[in-house]
Amino acid sequence: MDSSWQEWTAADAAEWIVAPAADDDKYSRGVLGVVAGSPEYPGAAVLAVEAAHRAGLGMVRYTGPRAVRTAVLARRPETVTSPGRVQAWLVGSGIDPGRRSFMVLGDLQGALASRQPVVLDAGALDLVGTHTAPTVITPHVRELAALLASREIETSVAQVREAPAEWALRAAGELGVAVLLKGAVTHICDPDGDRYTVTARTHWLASAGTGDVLGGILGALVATHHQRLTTDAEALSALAATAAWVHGEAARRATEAVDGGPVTALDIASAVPRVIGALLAY
Ligand SMILES: NC(=O)C1=CN([C@@H]2O[C@H](COP(=O)(O)OP(=O)(O)OC[C@H]3O[C@@H](n4cnc5c(N)ncnc54)[C@H](O)[C@@H]3O)[C@@H](O)[C@H]2O)[C@@H](O)CC1
Ligand SMILES: Nc1ncnc2c1ncn2[C@@H]1O[C@H](COP(=O)(O)OP(=O)(O)O)[C@@H](O)[C@H]1O
Repeated sequence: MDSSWQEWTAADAAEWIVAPAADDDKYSRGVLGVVAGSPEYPGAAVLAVEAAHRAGLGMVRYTGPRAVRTAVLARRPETVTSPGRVQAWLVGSGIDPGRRSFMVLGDLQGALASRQPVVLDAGALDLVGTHTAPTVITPHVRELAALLASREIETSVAQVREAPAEWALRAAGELGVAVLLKGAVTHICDPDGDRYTVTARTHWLASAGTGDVLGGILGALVATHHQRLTTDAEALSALAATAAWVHGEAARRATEAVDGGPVTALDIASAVPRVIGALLAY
């Protein structure tokens, strides 16, 4: 396997975007289960669910506290909140690992036990390794440093910030999962040796909630490729790189629309459909 890192391009991303066909229905297109948000961070669930819908999938099933559910439905009434089958999970965004209730922990463990592919974010990162389903983790540098330290791998935030490529690889190797390490340059790698970078097109991305939007985009892509992932778990890293590319391009378009001015997480989510459209026409 090539030992260097490959910068993901529009052409690469275009290969992982699918449009619905005449014989599709909402279930065949992919159902994403989302366990996210908390009384502390309700907005993260809203942002992740919003982004998942914007990235194009069959259905989002949301599980979370009543108040968060209400906020999610106020923004996206398309979301289904009754339990049922899903083909992929996004779990952990907007959850504080130190304040998880038994009910939330049960929801997270139920998702992980379902053997469907999982995007593990924020407050569920500590659960990596407790299940065998194809998994991609989406930490930023502080989260990755904390996760590795919790597994008795000696490191620090400064060290991960200094050498993100090395620590992303180390995490993929030690934890046995695909890793998407967020930053101005996002590093994506997996235990099979795939190594991709996505360089952000705008630093306006560095604002609260943009990571939750990325999680939603990635969750949607994983759900729409659920069939392929049953036989090709390696596809997770390509899907993660595609999500980061779509996210970065949406941010670029969002800032361009305001003459280079600031963008918010919701602005980025709103720009996602045009990015998907452009990739389909690529
Ligand atoms: N609208 C929302 O609901 C949002 C929810 N978020 C959620 O918030 C949770 C925590 O994510 P973070 O990325 O903040 O976790 P971090 O691990 O970066 O930070 C954890 C805590 O450390 C403190 N901290 C770290 N660096 C700091 C600095 N330079 N200045 C001041 N305080 C600092 C903050 O108090 C923060 O709560 C996640 O569950 C995430 O999904 C964030 O995504 C932001 C938006
Ligand atoms: N300086 C930067 N320039 C460009 N993009 C950045 C920069 N810092 C962070 N990002 C991107 O912004 C997003 C922030 O995600 P995250 O740290 O999870 O924030 P939050 O938890 O607030 O959602 C990631 O996609 C990351 O790659």
